Amino acid sequence: MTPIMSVDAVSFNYAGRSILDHLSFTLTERTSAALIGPNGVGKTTLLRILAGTLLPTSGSVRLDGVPIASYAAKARAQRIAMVPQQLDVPFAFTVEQVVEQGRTPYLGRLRGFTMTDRKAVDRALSLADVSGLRNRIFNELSGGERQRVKVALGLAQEPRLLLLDEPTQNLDIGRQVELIDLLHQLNAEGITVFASIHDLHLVTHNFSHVLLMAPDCKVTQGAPADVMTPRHLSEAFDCDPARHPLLMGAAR
Ligand SMILES: Nc1ncnc2c1ncn2[C@@H]1O[C@H](COP(=O)(O)OP(=O)(O)OP(=O)(O)O)[C@@H](O)[C@H]1O
Repeated sequence: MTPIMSVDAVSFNYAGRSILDHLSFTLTERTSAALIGPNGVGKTTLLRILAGTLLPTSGSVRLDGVPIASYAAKARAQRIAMVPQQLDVPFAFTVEQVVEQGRTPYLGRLRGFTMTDRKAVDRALSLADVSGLRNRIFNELSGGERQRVKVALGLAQEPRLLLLDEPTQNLDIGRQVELIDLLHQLNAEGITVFASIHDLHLVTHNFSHVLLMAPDCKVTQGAPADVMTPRHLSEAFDCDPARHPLLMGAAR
């Protein structure tokens, strides 16, 4: 069980408001971990810190034992991809053009778009099952279609660690299952996954590790059966277990 990312005593404040307080955990190579918690608790903030686009107030984040702050932006983006909740595409780009942006970390003054990049884009489109949409205008797609294109964009970076911010939003149940299958497939191909998920029913059997963020910087983490208990969930989400079928049917 090799750790790919180690988070050690990370704290973060927005204008003095504490979001993370001495949070520590590791992500194990080739596994999928889930990040759950109520709206506004800090899930996106944590993902951005892991992606290296936001600096923690204190503590350290290491990728393969090396502080992520010491990677150059391109080197970091060749290793870590972040699939955001929302992707704003200002022009009438096609799906293919959007996904090609994922190759940016590999391009340079002396290195144009090559066959390797073309193959990576084709593979990403295929894995996310959006090859059939490649010539469609991204901004004209449905929410669920856009969701899959965003995943393809992340995969085009050929990362070792894929961070996903609510990847199942807008997906119908069939597409949710497909996305979960894709995450398992990525694990088998050597990619580590860390995803924030609001659909708690998807978490129990599909993720090996769960981080539950609750208000006041309280974090419970471990195996799904130990974390996803009615007590932990009802406290974190401020919801009476008797009022929600998912909480009644939680692990214990
Ligand atoms: N740039 C910012 N400046 C100040 N406060 C911010 C900033 N970005 C986010 N916040 C606040 O920090 C808190 C955590 O936000 P974050 O987006 O990380 O939550 P989240 O758990 O991802 O929420 P959701 O489930 O609704 O997507 C929220 O209260 C949010 O309003």
